[in-house]
Amino acid sequence: MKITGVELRRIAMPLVAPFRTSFGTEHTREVLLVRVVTPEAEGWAECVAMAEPLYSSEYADGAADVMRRFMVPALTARPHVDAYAVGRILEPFKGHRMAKAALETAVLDAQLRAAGESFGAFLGAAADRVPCGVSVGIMDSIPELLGAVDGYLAEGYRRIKLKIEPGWDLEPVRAVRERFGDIPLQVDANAAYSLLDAPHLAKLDAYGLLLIEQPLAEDDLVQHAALAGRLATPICLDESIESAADAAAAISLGACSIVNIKPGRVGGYLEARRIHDLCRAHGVAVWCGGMLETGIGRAANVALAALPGFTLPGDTSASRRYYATDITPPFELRDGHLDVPAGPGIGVEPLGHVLDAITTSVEWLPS
Ligand SMILES: O=C(O)CCC(=O)N[C@@H](C(=O)O)c1ccccc1
Repeated sequence: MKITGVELRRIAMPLVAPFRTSFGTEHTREVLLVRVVTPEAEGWAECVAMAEPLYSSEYADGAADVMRRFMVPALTARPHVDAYAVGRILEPFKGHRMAKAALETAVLDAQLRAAGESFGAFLGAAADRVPCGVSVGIMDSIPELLGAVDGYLAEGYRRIKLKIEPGWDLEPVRAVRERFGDIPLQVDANAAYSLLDAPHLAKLDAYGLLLIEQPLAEDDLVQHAALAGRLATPICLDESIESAADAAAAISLGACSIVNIKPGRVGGYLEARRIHDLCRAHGVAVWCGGMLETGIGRAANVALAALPGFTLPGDTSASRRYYATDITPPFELRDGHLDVPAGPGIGVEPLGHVLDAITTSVEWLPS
């Protein structure tokens, strides 16, 4: 396909409630959307970079800049581009995986819409719906936390993930276990601990957690491997895994036994599938992580989560978990599951009137 132009659109999505993690609190999700236009079809994608470089080094303004100045010109200079070519064309530009992921995904969406093939069919989905977990932020009190968990369980979520940090870890986990029994439960530290905390983290072993996610720094596989030898709870990595090569290194070092796959973090859905395939070959479970996506990113994530190696419920929650009004028809939980979109491409379209109301800037990059 010849790319005739790319739209970079910034939107501001207020969250239904502040979302607190060990690295900060989100009140409004500032999202960078990408629309790729070709003669055959248009494709949409969501860049998952946050407004500030707190989760990783990428941030929305930086992603827009690297797309505008380097990546989009490299793509629009080509007479023909498909999803497989995007990674090769953008390879000379180092890093910026979330920006690369958005451009590759938008090209893939256009390609699949033109071919009349769904994301799920293309990726190799093995199911038409996926079981869903939910991520619960750090809260001001245990009663507030228990109320939130109670509500999510009532909605039907199949797994609870609690954000933790030093000072908010054993007590919330113990309280949830005491109130709700042996529900599927895991924790996410977002790299808030060090190996010196191993004796403290080992106390979590008493609560039968599915996993502890990213306890240590994103660039330290060796210390995660050392920690794995001191915990009974399985270690899952998120920020540390930015490619299939990272996943191979983590598995061979024994740094993790479960991987959270986020397509934006790893450079796109093609690399996400490579990581899925590699982990499956090693008997390592994977699940689909979330970055507070709108329906655009959520649609593609739900398709990915339907691949056979995604054996744990992911952070593929309903739209209403974060947004009162989504920019696509809302994803709604049914019996603890989300349906995999069956239409061509990602299978959803932005709702024009909703999008226009929350758009803060639109930029057209012609070929
Ligand atoms: O359900 C979701 O989309 C959010 C899941 C979640 O907890 N994401 C975390 C994470 O570290 O995985 C996150 C929150 C805020 C920003 C980036 C990442």
